[in-house]
Amino acid sequence: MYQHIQVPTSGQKITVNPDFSLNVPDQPIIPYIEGDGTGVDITPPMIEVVDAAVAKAYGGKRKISWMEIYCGEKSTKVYGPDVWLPDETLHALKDYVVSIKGPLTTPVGGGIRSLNVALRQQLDLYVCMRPVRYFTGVPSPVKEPEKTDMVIFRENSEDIYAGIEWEAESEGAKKVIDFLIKEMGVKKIRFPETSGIGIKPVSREGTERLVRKAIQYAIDNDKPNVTIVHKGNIMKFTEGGFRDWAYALAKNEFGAVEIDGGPWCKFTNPKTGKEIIVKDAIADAFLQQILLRPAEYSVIATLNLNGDYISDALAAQVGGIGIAPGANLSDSIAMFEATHGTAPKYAGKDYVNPGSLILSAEMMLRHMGWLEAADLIIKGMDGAIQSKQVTYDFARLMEGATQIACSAFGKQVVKFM
Ligand SMILES: NC(=O)C1=CN([C@@H]2O[C@H](COP(=O)(O)OP(=O)(O)OC[C@H]3O[C@@H](n4cnc5c(N)ncnc54)[C@H](OP(=O)(O)O)[C@@H]3O)[C@@H](O)[C@H]2O)C=CC1
Ligand SMILES: O=C(O)CCC(=O)C(=O)O
Ligand SMILES: [Mg+2]
Repeated sequence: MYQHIQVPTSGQKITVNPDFSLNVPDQPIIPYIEGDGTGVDITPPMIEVVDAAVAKAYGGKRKISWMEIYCGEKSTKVYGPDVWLPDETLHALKDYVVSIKGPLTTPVGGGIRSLNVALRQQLDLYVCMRPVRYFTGVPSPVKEPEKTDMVIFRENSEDIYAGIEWEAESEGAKKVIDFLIKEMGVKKIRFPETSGIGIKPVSREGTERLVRKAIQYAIDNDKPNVTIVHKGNIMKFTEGGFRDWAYALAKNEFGAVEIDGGPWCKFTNPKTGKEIIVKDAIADAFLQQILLRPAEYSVIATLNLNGDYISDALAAQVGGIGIAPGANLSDSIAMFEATHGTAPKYAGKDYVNPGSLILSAEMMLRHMGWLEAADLIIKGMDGAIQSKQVTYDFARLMEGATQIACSAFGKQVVKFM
């Protein structure tokens, strides 16, 4: 039924129950997008590591049937010059429920809009979840990197990131600026003739569904606090709205009560009896706090653009973007991907760290309930890093390290499982 996607002859689909729990067969079909740039380097070791972890954990009883699907540059080769995101790719991502992807290129300025953002929007993957933790031995620019242990919940479907904008001096920009000045009485556009215009939608529903997931995660994983990160002092009705709706949700749905007259509030974790604090931080101050007092922050709930910046900043704190994993989630669909991009200067050189995609696959296995295989990947990563045979990003900062290739690092992870 697909034009170019080859469905494996063995294996079954993962399905979703009405309560959003998953039915995972022993041989699930998992779609993957190789990705542009270094996708070609990091995807094969990720598959090799996952297959080895699953084989070791379940002795042949379980196995993943990988199914390649296409997006980005590879898609234009398979489907034709202008087909960046084929309908059948979207169909497969929905139909097979759990998937993993490599990075996809987005040109700056003109050209196509982000395929990564398009995938998240079209599948309504409204949570971008990015855990940030330290692995012993990883070189870090901070003195006590082990104090950084946070999970970012980045809103993934709205904000200025939604891509609603008009180029300076275009008909669209002129129309919008005209409307703002003539009909809305706006006097603050400094250079109306030459301004590009972007729109920043932030809704109560969008905020609530994201913050609900972040607070539930804190409950399920015994975390001490949830911090709402925003720039609400300046952008009062978008980022300020996010803050207010987040606090209101904590009170209305989780029974949080204000501490010392608010706005911080707290409630008792129904699973552990411990207190969970819900607090907020203004985004610029937060970026210095995570460097100076990282231990005070645990679960982070934030808007799309802030979350993008915070993800890379926190990744650097624990040793860089080479080991920063992530998941894009709706209530039913999950698409896993690294935090980093295509790093084009290294593409095809078997050079970069495959750790971010490997750890994204680890999150995927955990999501599927294959905890033993996920644990083996963490064990393998720990061992591989401590062996000091690492890719260039770690080798250049690690004393006594030997630099090895991307593919060799994958094998090193397998060796230490
Ligand atoms: N989800 C996605 O698919 C994303 C896609 N992108 C896209 O990727 C393209 C390139 O973006 P760019 O801003 O250069 O950001 P990248 O994340 O691709 O690269 C920035 C730097 O991060 C380091 N880095 C990246 N990947 C790795 C890795 N696997 N191992 C070790 N170090 C790594 C390199 O640092 P150094 O130079 O120090 O070696 C690299 O130069 C753009 O088109 C962008 O839109 C960006 C982010 C996410
Ligand atoms: O879509 C892109 O090109 C960039 C996305 C990005 O930086 C991210 O999701 O972290
Ligand atoms: Mg980013």
